Amino acid sequence: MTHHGLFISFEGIDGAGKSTHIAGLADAFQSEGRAVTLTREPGGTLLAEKLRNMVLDDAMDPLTESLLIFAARRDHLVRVIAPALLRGDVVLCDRFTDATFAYQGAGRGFDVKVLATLERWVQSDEGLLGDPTGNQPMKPEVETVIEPHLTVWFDLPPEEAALRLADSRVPDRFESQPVEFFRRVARGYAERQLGHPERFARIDASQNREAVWQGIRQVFVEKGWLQAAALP
Ligand SMILES: Nc1ncnc2c1ncn2[C@@H]1O[C@H](COP(=O)(O)OP(=O)(O)OP(=O)(O)O)[C@@H](O)[C@H]1O
Ligand SMILES: Cc1cn([C@H]2C[C@H](O)[C@@H](COP(=O)(O)O)O2)c(=O)[nH]c1=O
Repeated sequence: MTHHGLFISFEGIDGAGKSTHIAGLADAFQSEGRAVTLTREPGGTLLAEKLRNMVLDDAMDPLTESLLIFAARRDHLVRVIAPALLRGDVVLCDRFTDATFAYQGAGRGFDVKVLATLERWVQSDEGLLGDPTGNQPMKPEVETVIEPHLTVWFDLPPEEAALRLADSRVPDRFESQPVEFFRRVARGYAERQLGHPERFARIDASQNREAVWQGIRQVFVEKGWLQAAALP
C-alpha cells in the first residue's frame, strides 16, 4: 500500500505516561498544517471498542484474548488506519502490536510464534482498500505488512507506574495484575526494541513531565517531522 501518511505508535506499561503527551504531539502536528488521526488500541472503531470492553473486563484464556485483540486491530486497520494513511494523515495510535507481544507474549507467556503469524495476517495490506463490510471481494495487490514508522516507548519501572496509578482509577484486568506481570511486560518491550531498533525511540519515562516532553520533542525534530519552533 503506497501512502504519504505517518504512522506513530506509543507504548509502555500501564501508567507510563503515554496519554499525557499524545495530545501535545497532535497539537504540534496540527499547528504545522498536518491532519491528525488520534486513535488507540484495542479500539478505534465501534466494533473494536466493543472488543476492547470484553478484553479489559471479561476473564478469558490468552489465545482468546490474543484473537480478540488482533480482530479489533484488523477492523481498526481497515476502517481507520489505512484510510487515514492514504489521505496522508499523521496517525497517532496509543498502543499497537508491540503491546500484544509485551502483554500477551511476555506478560501472559503466550506463544510469540503464533503472535507473529497473526501479526503477518492481520497487518497484511491485502484487502485493506476493499469494502470494510466484507461484501465486496478483496482486491489483489502486492502484499506488505503495515507497521508504525516510529514507536515511542515510554520506559518506566513497574513499581513507579504502580505508584502513579494508585487510587487514580478503577483497575481493569490488566491494571490489577501484580507488579511481576508488569516486570515481564517491560522486558517484553525491551525485547521488541532489540528486534526493531530502527523503529523504536526509548524515552526515560521516570523523568518529570517536562523532561519527558523534551525527550519526545527531540525525537520528532531530529526525524525532521516537526520544526523545533512548533513545539514548546
Ligand atoms: N512524568 C510524569 N511524572 C509523574 N507523573 C506522571 C508523569 N507523566 C504522567 N504522570 C501521571 O501518571 C498517571 C498515568 O499517566 P498516563 O495516563 O499518561 O499514562 P498512560 O501510559 O497513558 O497509562 P495507560 O496506558 O494505563 O492508560 C497520570 O496520573 C499522570 O498524570
Ligand atoms: C493494544 C493492547 C493492549 N493491551 C492492554 C494494555 C492495557 O492494559 C490495556 C489498554 O488500556 P489503555 O489504558 O488504553 O492503555 O490493554 C494488551 O494487553 N494487548 C494489546 O495488544
